[in-house]
Amino acid sequence: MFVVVNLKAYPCDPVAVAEAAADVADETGVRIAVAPQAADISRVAETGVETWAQHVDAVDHGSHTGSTLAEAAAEAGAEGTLLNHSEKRLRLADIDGGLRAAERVGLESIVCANNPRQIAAAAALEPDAVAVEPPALIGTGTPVSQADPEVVTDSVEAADAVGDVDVLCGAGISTGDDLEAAAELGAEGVLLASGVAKADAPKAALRDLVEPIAE
Ligand SMILES: O=C[C@H](O)COP(=O)(O)O
Repeated sequence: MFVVVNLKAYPCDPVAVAEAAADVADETGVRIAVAPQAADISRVAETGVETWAQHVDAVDHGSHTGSTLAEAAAEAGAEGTLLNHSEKRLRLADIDGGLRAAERVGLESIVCANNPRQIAAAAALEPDAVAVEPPALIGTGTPVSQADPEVVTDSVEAADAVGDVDVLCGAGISTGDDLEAAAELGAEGVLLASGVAKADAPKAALRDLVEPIAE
């Protein structure tokens, strides 16, 4: 299982969360990545944690003020990028362009989508993985794996019908039970934010989350 902790724009200390994630990953053997704000990628990567961008733009070097260039994210230490998160929704051409930019610089990619139909469309663009996240459950603490298990199983089925792409799920995930339920539904990972970024003790939250799959 792959655990991706998206820090969004939460007022947490990205380095403290990254150090906690690096420690828990080392202790348990579970693959954990942290996706901070773009400006924090390099200092998060310096902790040794696997670091992801929250987004990269469908641009090359050139006159693209305000964009997030894939090359810059990779040079800062990102190993992957999210795309089309429901809070950073993209047009189809921009998802495809962002994926090609990620490929250009060797970034792994996860394309986010709301439901199984969108997962099938996202999988057709050949990302490394897709993540189904029903927006209504995001930030609620009500885990998708418990609240709407069919959306996970149907997304796994929809992605499998398109090609060889990993399926993660997110929204409301915070505990080991939530992660175990996601795995039982066929997800190969989880995408979460508030359960760790807003936790008083991120390391304890991560330890609890990965406990069921710790080596
Ligand atoms: O990127 C993470 C997802 O939006 C889920 O957020 P959440 O764990 O706060 O529900």
